[in-house]
Amino acid sequence: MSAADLLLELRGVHTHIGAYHILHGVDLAVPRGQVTLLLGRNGAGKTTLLRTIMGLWRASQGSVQWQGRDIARLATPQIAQLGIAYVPENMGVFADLTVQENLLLAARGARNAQQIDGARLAWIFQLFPAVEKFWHHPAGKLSGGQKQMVAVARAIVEPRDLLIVDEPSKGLAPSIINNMIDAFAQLKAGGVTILLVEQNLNFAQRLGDGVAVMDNGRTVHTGSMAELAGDAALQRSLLGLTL
Ligand SMILES: Nc1ncnc2c1ncn2[C@@H]1O[C@H](COP(=O)(O)OP(=O)(O)OP(=O)(O)O)[C@@H](O)[C@H]1O
Repeated sequence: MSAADLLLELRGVHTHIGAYHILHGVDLAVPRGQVTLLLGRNGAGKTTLLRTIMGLWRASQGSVQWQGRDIARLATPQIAQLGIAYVPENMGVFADLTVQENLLLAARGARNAQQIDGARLAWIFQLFPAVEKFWHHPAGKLSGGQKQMVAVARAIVEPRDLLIVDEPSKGLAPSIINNMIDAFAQLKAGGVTILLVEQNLNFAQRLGDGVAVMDNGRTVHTGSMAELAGDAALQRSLLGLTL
């Protein structure tokens, strides 16, 4: 794959949190237009890697390239402005604000719902009907799955090139997981590149094009999701479990 096809590329990334050396030289390639899955056991360093990409932790060594440009020293707002949206594991939804207000916060320059791009909002409502249904409700009253939808909707209220989501399926009922998978598939069809951290291998298998597996702060395997899904021994050795 040529460098032009890679939206994001990490090489040899190390991250320290205080005195702790957490990432020990991570390599990751995120090809344009694909869904890349980041897998690995608890504590492997997946969330730390996402936070490092977003500049919330600083890489102490290595490069983070966005379309060929090193962004490892940029501040988080500048990184977001490049067209990268990040949904953290706790979703960051403001409980006291309505769903509408949560989305408005992320819509650049819009002071009221009428100023959000109408076609985009209609598309978001179609992807996530709960967002429309609870538009005027405080987000804190929503279920975990509905909050997750609000969090992803907020991340895409402006056009984005890359959507990064930490554990989108965590704690969700199977029916909601299916909605979430449909929504990500539609986002991909709309040209959005997606990087997901997942523990749920079923979810990962249904969406992933490429996969990177982390362990102990390193990338220990990269390849296609199809290859990993078809190889129970590889799953066991990398993840300690099977699909
Ligand atoms: N703020 C912090 N201070 C110290 N150590 C931390 C901090 N955040 C994470 N760590 C450590 O870094 C390692 C990687 O954590 P991280 O959350 O990145 O893993 P993960 O793969 O996302 O795990 P999980 O699936 O459990 O969320 C763990 O050993 C964790 O204890």
